[in-house]
Amino acid sequence: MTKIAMLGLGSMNGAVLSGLLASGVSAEDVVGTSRSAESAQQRSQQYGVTVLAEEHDAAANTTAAAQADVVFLGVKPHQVVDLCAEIKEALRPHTVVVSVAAAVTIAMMESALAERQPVIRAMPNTPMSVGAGVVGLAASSAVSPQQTQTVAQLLGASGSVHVLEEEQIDALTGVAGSGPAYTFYLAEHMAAAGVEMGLDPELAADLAAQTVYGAGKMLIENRGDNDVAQLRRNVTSPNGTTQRAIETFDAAQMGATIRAGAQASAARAAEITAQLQG
Ligand SMILES: NC(=O)C1=CN([C@@H]2O[C@H](COP(=O)(O)OP(=O)(O)OC[C@H]3O[C@@H](n4cnc5c(N)ncnc54)[C@H](OP(=O)(O)O)[C@@H]3O)[C@@H](O)[C@H]2O)C=CC1
Ligand SMILES: O=C(O)[C@@H]1CCC=N1
Repeated sequence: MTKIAMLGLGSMNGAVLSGLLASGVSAEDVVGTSRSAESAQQRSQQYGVTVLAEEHDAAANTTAAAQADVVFLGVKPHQVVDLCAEIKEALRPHTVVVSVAAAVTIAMMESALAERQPVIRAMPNTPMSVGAGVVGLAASSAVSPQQTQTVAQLLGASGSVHVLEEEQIDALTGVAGSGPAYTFYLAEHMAAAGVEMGLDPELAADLAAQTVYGAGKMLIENRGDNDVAQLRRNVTSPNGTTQRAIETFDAAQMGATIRAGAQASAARAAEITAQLQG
């Protein structure tokens, strides 16, 4: 069985772990770490895995990493290189280091790890936690096809896996890594509109959530026959209610704004990379 370490068990690594456990990975094969003891206890209860807290045990990350075949780094981007340096000596040569951090390049990680340590730069999204995620992977030259397949298989149980050139990861971040937030933002405003029109807040939130879920399900299930624009047109009766809504969105240039937002996310990733490179 593949032994897994999750170093930094917050929103993103937590979502990855939920997916791994749901896909049949045994909790006994996973050790997590967090900074604070409080968070370690909470996450341990939540997932049923051992979680070591750096606050209580300075060797938490190295202990977890030493036992692992795959190490997921789930700390903030500015912490990743230091974490690589911290675990460098504990890693075995075959252990694959998988970072989920935005903006941290393979080269940055390699600079703090042993020569030829296999490194994968991943960009998942939080719907991994419900088995409906997206993850992009870019592998260093030290990663064997078998190791890429192992990581892709681990993550593939929680979403669709796309092996890309590293140069494409920022674009994937702009569309899919940050993407769930755009959809939640849409749902927030749909629900708020319902409340403004007199609906009970709970009902409005349910209507927005179920509508986003149903539309997403149609996008996945009907995409072969209809492109997205056709699915939209199917809702839009000539001179009906939806047409008026879409005209309102177009007048506010919402399409261009959404594209600008996704591009701003990708540009921010590149900006953080430049900042980290000093
Ligand atoms: N959130 C998202 O949707 C996505 C996030 N990412 C990437 O995931 C990474 C983590 O983000 P996110 O999960 O949102 O952040 P969180 O703040 O939710 O999680 C960070 C985790 O790191 C832990 N931590 C901090 N310092 C250490 C340390 N020295 N050793 C071990 N653990 C430590 C924290 O512990 P404690 O709780 O005790 O402070 C916490 O569990 C980022 O690099 C981000 O770019 C990528 C794709 C999507
Ligand atoms: O907002 C962020 O920086 C992270 C990366 C992608 C999603 N969340």
